[in-house]
Amino acid sequence: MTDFLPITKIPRTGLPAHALVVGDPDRASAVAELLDGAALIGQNREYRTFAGTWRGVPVVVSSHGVGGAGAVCQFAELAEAGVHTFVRFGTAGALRADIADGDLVVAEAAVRDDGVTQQLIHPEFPAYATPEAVLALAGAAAAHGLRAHRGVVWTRAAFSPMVLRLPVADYVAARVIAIEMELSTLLVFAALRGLRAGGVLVIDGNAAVDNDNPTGYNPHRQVVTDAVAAGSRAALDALVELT
Ligand SMILES: O=P(O)(O)O[C@H]1O[C@H](CO)[C@@H](O)[C@H]1O
Ligand SMILES: O=c1cc[nH]c(=O)[nH]1
Repeated sequence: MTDFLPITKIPRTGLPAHALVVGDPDRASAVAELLDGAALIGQNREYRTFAGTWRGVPVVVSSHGVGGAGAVCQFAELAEAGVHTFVRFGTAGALRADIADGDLVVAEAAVRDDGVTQQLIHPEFPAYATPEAVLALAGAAAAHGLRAHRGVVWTRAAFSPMVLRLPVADYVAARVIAIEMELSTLLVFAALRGLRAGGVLVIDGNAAVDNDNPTGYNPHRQVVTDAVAAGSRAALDALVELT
């Protein structure tokens, strides 16, 4: 039997119990640079994984790519290798006019429009964040002086609308505050396995506006880069608060 897990190529056992998971492999590398003693422990496909310490606590930082179907492969292998607490540090589009680019959103729960978890458990099952993770993330954002909003996030499998439009108006009316692509899969996966999970997202545009102008999406702006840099430290602080 190989010593490595097949999809992420991380070691089969012995990983730190706390993991920051991100969509972008380059974001994983950037966060790893903040850690002490970071080492690359796995690289395959979109999955890039490091282990190191933050404030003396061993942590994993790992990328899961875009979309819940690929991400859940990473969540499962990290859990198999020893992770029991997950924080997703991602990006999202705002669904409220007062949530600005560069703000953070701390998810309390997520709408399961992910196209994946319906194959894991009945659709009535909730996607909820571990309450301690919500409080730790909100507290860390405040401690870092970052503007953060708490609420429900919409996880949607298809990034771009086609013949079917995004039902933005319904979720705005339901007070959902942001849209992204993987969080509900993480929350349901963790709940089904008895693990802890939460998520904090950097806002990189307004999805309610961009629904009529999908080409308006541009996360490659300084306001987003700066917020990702600041938010990654807050997310790591929250993660180690959960030890
Ligand atoms: O920045 P990440 O973590 O990848 O998150 C968001 O960005 C990607 C879309 O560009 C999707 O993965 C979405 O969830
Ligand atoms: O899924 C996503 C991620 C970031 N921004 C968006 O508008 N949508």
